[in-house]
Amino acid sequence: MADYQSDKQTKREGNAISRRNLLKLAGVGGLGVIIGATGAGSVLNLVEGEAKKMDASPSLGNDIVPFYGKHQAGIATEAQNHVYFASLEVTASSLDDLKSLFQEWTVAASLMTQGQPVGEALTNGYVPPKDTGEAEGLSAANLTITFGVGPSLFVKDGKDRFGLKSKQPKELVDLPPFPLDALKEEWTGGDICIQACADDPQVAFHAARNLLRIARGKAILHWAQAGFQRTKQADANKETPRNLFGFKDGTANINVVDDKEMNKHVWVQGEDGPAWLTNGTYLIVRKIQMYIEVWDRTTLREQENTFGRHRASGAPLGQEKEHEKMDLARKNEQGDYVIPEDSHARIAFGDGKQKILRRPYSYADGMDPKTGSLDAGLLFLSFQQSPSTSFIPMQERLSRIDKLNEYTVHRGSAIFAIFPGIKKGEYIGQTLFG
Ligand SMILES: C=CC1=C(C)c2cc3[nH]c(cc4nc(cc5[nH]c(cc1n2)c(C)c5CCC(=O)O)C(CCC(=O)O)=C4C)c(C)c3C=C
Ligand SMILES: [Fe+2]
Repeated sequence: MADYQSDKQTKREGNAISRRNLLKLAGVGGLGVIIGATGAGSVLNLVEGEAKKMDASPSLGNDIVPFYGKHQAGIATEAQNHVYFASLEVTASSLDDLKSLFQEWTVAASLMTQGQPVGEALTNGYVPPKDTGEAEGLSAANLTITFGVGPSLFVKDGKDRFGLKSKQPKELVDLPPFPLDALKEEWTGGDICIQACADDPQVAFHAARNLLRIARGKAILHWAQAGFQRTKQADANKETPRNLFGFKDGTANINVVDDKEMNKHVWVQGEDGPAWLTNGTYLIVRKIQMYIEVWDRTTLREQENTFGRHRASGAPLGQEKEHEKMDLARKNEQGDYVIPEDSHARIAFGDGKQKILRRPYSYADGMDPKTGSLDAGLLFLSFQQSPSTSFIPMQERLSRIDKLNEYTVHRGSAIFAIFPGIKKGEYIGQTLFG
C-alpha cells in the first residue's frame, strides 16, 4: 500500500502535466472543433506543443503506459487492477463521421492515458465542461484504452453500412452458438468496443465515460461491464490473481514478453488477415456468471477436480509447483487420471496446440433479483490471432465436457477486431477508415 502511494506521489510531482494544469491550457480549447479543421495529427501536435510551453518534462510518469506503439496497449501490457468495458452501437451513417469519431477519440485517449483531462479550461460558465472532472487530481493509474470493431460495423441486416464490407476479415464473424449458452441480447455483440483498464476504478470509468460523451450523436452505449482483480497493493508477492472461485487464474497463459509466442498466437500478421489489421488481434468477450453459493457448498476435493489444479498452490493435481507442466498421463491406484478427464484445465489444454491470451476480470454486480444470489462472475477477455482455430474449438470442447459448466453460465458474448497501434500523428482505425 505504502509503496503504491509513494509511487503515485512521485508520479504527481515528476509527471509532465497534471490533469489540473492541462485544464489551464486555454490554447487547446474545443478539441472537437479544432480536429474538424486540422485533423488528428495537428491536434496532437498542438496539445504536445502547448504542454512543452508549460516547461513540463516530457518524461513518462511511473504509472503511465505509453499510448503509441506497434500494438495498442491493454493487450500485452501488464493487466491493471480494474477494467471498464464498453460495447457501442454506431448511430452515425457516414464513413466521414466514423472517421472523425476515431480521430477525436485518439486525441482524448492519448491525453487521458497520460493522466490529462479531455478539453479546455473551466472558464466558460455558460457551457458544460468538456472533461467530466471525476479524475481531476488523479494520476494516470496505468490507464490503457483499447479500441476495436465488431462484425456488425461492416454488415448489419445484410447492409454494407459504411462501404467497408470488402474489408471485413473472414475471422470477424459472430461466434457460433455453443451448447449451454444462455446469452442475453443486452450483453451481446456491438459495433465498437472500448476496453479501459486502470489501477484505479474511477480513472477507468472516467475514460470510458468521456469517450462515450465525445461519441454523442455518432455512437451509443450498447452494453458495459466493470471488472476487477485483486489490487497489486494488496498482493505483496505478486502472485497469479485468483478468481471468485478462489483459484489462481492465468497460470498457463501465453507469456506476453515472448515475441515468438505472441506473433504465433496473438498478433495478426500480414498473411493471416487483411492488411489493415496487421499488428492487431481479435478480442473475444464472454460474460460468465459464476454460481458462487453453489460452489461454496462444494467440497475442496470436488473444486480441485473441477479445475484439475490444487487450490492453494495452483499446481496441477498430483504435482507441487504452480508452473509445473500438467502430467496428463498420470493415473492413480484405481486407474483414473489424476487430472480428471472432464476437468477444466485438461479440456481447455486439449492437444496443447490452440493458445489464447487470457486477460480476464471478475465482476460483482449486487444480487440476481430472480434467485436472490450474488450476481458475480468473470468477464472473460481473450486475445487471439485466429478465433476459428483457437477460441472456437476450445470453447466447443469446454461447452460439452467441462465440469466447470455445473457452476457457470455464459450470459454475454462478443467478438471484435482490435486495431493495430499507431504512431504520433496517426489515429486509431486509420488503416481501416483511411
Ligand atoms: C474458451 C476459453 C476459456 C473459457 C471460456 C474459460 C472460462 C473460465 N476459466 C476459469 C478458470 C480457470 N481457467 C484455467 C485455465 C484455462 N482456461 C482456459 C480457457 C478458458 N477458460 C485455458 C486455455 C486455460 C489454460 C489451460 C492449460 O493450458 O493448462 C484455470 C487454471 C489456471 C490457469 O492456467 O489459468 C482456471 C482456474 C473460469 C472461472 C472460467 C469461467 C468462469
Ligand atoms: Fe479457464
